[in-house]
Amino acid sequence: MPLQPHLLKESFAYLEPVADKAMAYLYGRLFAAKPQLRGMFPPAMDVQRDRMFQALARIVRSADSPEELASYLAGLGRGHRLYGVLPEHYAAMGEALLATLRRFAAETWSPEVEAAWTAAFDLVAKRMIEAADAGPDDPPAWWLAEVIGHERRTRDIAVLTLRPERPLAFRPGQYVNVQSARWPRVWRSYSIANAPRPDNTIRLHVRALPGGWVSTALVAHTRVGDTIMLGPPMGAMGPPEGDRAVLAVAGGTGLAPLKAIIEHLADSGRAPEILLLHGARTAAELYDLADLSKLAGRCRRLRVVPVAEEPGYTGARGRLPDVVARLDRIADHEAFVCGPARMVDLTVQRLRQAGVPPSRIHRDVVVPA
Ligand SMILES: NC(=O)C1=CN([C@@H]2O[C@H](COP(=O)(O)OP(=O)(O)OC[C@H]3O[C@@H](n4cnc5c(N)ncnc54)[C@H](O)[C@@H]3O)[C@@H](O)[C@H]2O)C=CC1
Repeated sequence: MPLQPHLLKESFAYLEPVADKAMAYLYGRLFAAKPQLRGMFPPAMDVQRDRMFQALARIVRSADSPEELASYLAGLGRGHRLYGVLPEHYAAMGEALLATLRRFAAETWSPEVEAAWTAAFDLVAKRMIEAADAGPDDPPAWWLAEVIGHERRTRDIAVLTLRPERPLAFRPGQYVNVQSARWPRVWRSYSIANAPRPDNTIRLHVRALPGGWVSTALVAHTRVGDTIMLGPPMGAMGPPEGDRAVLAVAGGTGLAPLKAIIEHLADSGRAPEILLLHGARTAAELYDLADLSKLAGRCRRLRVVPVAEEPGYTGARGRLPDVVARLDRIADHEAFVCGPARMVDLTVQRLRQAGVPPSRIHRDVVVPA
């Protein structure tokens, strides 16, 4: 049976205003039916509920775009190897999902809608199971990595250098899921902040967030010599193909994937003109200026402009979207934007107003895992 995008969208819309409640119900049903699955999840389920909802929303949104859906599900399926998900677990999740939809979309529920969701879930499960069925050439489900560098750049921001035990192939711009030994089964996504290196090491830029389990563990409680776990590289953002000038707009630790892309361009020997704006609240939070100026020394076509909001700051002052709005002649650029969600949204709006077409604006879309 082909997917019925309009039925899926219409019924899923009933869950949107009560997303957290609906996902709490879904996991409640799942664990009531299969208590043994509870051990696969972290003790606190708030992030998991949000990720589940975002994944469902993404699937429903892509239901009328088969190619996009297939590529998203393949990534999601491979990513789930990290958590030890087995084909037999999908049926229980399917039942919990159907029970949740039946309850929260009761107003619009009908045998037709039920059939549409049953068929959709079967397809999702089939695609994810196929993708997780590792062939001999597939990358491993996870890597152990030794922390070989830990630089505390500010009170809250650290730059970690990791040496994975096995080669970890990735494209500049991708991210990995990370688990610290301090919090088993809690995974958080971090962009890789460098282009692939001959010695296979990778760098992460981490800001400790208030209440952030993994981020605080990585910034404040991780030392050189510790071991952490990494999932497979994910994400579709990557270096530009052509030779258009590049505008990279990075907010805070959103610098990481953009730096990886810029390093790659610099190393390729065919770097286009690159303008990198790195924004922070205060000048003291511009945690990577020394490294960025080394990179600019290596790549003459790179210009780095630090931006800070702080009153009295003598460089480019203000919020990043406002600074972008003041740039001249950027309509021809290939633009990359990464940072806090609101900053990214506003910057994308400014870029559109400056004439940059949507196809040339690249923003990171982190796949929930
Ligand atoms: N691959 C990805 O998608 C990555 C995403 N990130 C995200 O980047 C963010 C970095 O956060 P922080 O370092 O705490 O950044 P921050 O709060 O220090 O802000 C960085 C910059 O964004 C601007 N900004 C912040 N909020 C704004 C708003 N509401 N309107 C306009 N401009 C605003 C600030 O002026 C500053 O220039 C996190 O949300 C993180 O999840 C970080 C790394 C990778």
